[in-house]
Amino acid sequence: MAKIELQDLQFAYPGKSFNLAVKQQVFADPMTAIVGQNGAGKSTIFKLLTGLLQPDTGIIKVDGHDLADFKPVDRLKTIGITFQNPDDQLFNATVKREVEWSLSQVNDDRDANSQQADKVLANVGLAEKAAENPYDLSLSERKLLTIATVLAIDPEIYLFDEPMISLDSPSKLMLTQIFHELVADGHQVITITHDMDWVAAEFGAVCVMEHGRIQFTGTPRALFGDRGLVERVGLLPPKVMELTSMLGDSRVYLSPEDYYKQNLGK
Ligand SMILES: Nc1ncnc2c1ncn2[C@@H]1O[C@H](COP(=O)(O)OP(=O)(O)OP(=O)(O)O)[C@@H](O)[C@H]1O
Repeated sequence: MAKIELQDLQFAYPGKSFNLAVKQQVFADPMTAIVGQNGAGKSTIFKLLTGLLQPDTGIIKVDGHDLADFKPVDRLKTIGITFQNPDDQLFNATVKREVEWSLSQVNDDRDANSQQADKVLANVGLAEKAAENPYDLSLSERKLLTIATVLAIDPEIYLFDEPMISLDSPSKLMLTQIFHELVADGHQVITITHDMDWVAAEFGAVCVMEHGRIQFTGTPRALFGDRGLVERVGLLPPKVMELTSMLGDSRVYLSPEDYYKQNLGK
């Protein structure tokens, strides 16, 4: 699995007081969630990782190599991103062309790209929509299409900015399944999300951002065990913990299944 390392990273938007500063950070878990309140700097980190923004100082390394030295095509094959709003990403006349366009950025072979597009659209349940205009799809389907454009390239590292927002329930389950398949294939998945139940149930690591700083990196169990931090950075614990703490149980539970295991499944 590829390893991302941030060193002495600093970035400010011109004329804005927001300032991102990350002294040292390694993304080493196959599935990491980045969480924190609105404006904490989560999307800014993603834009730096994909080269949409350049750091003012500092260095981003992938497997020890400075990302600034990567050719654009190698960068696309190394780190792929889906944005929060699919409408920021889609512009082709048909669903299939959208995926083929993405592939054409890294591969000139049209036949291979066409076959790969068909395969990936089938994987996300959009095969029957291949000839439609992306803007005739539902928001959930448009979101899946943006994910398909990245799955098609199959980069080493996947960045997802709020992938669950506007997905319907079956699509959410499908995406979680896709994440696990990516991880099983040796990819790294880093996801921005506000959904703490999902973080607790599915992710191996979580980074908490506040005011442009990474304040915590560790397991979801360690995070939700630190009630002071969770409260200070404005996160909600998993719903199961809201219930158990009302019942006077202060232990950490990541999911109803975790509660069952700790209390009833012995
Ligand atoms: N293009 C931009 N120009 C100027 N300021 C920006 C720009 N994009 C973001 N900001 C500001 O930078 C800060 C961090 O924004 P960022 O989008 O990284 O936060 P975030 O944690 O992803 O928030 P959210 O959860 O709302 O997406 C915010 O104060 C935001 O207003």
